[in-house]
Amino acid sequence: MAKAYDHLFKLLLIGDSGVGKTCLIIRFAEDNFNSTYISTIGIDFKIRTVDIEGKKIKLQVWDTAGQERFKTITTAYYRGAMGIILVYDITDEKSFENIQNWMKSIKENASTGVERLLLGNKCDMEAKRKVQREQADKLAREHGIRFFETSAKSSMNVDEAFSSLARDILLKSGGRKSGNNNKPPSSDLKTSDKNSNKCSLG
Ligand SMILES: Nc1nc2c(ncn2[C@@H]2O[C@H](COP(=O)(O)OP(=O)(O)OP(=O)(O)O)[C@@H](O)[C@H]2O)c(=O)[nH]1
Repeated sequence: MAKAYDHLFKLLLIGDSGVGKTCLIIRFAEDNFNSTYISTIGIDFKIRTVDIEGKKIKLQVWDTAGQERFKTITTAYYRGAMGIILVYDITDEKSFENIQNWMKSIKENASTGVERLLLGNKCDMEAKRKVQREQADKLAREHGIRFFETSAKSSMNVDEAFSSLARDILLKSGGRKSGNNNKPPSSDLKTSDKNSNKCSLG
């Protein structure tokens, strides 16, 4: 029997507790949103298959608990991930400052060459914004990774973000000639900027 997909990619979401990791995964996998906050215990995953460049990509998306007390459990999952999504909350400055620590955690626990993506979530809450898009843009550029502002609530940029990470992993697994493939091409950066702008206005 033919396989229902061409590739299986394992993705992992990390970031402070309450930034919206579970909600982003639920929006992506089930197109749903719930404003009741139930903190993740340990780790969980959801699946969605997407079409990218004519290939069926099955995404197994792992949700980690942001709370410090689960760190030993959650970091054990970093190694198997092909892509890691770092999430902060645009209304919570501390969650953005902590991105540096989450980056460090990736360095210490994930496979070298893992694709990374930065997301500033809850961009529907413009009135409560504490982190400017430019700050995050700068951080993403410093690390050579893509950046989107998202809203699990309004679904702004959620599909775009997951698809962009899956596309990067697909391109990488297809074997590029250059080893320096974690820098976003400038045309893609423009796309991210455009999407983020939309979000800020929305
Ligand atoms: N306005 C708004 N609220 C959101 C958004 N995403 C998540 N929330 C709310 O933020 C709270 C926390 O969301 P979760 O997805 O549970 O956060 P988490 O990062 O998984 O938290 P931990 O499991 O503790 O690590 C919930 O009350 C959500 O409803 C969003 O895009 N916009």
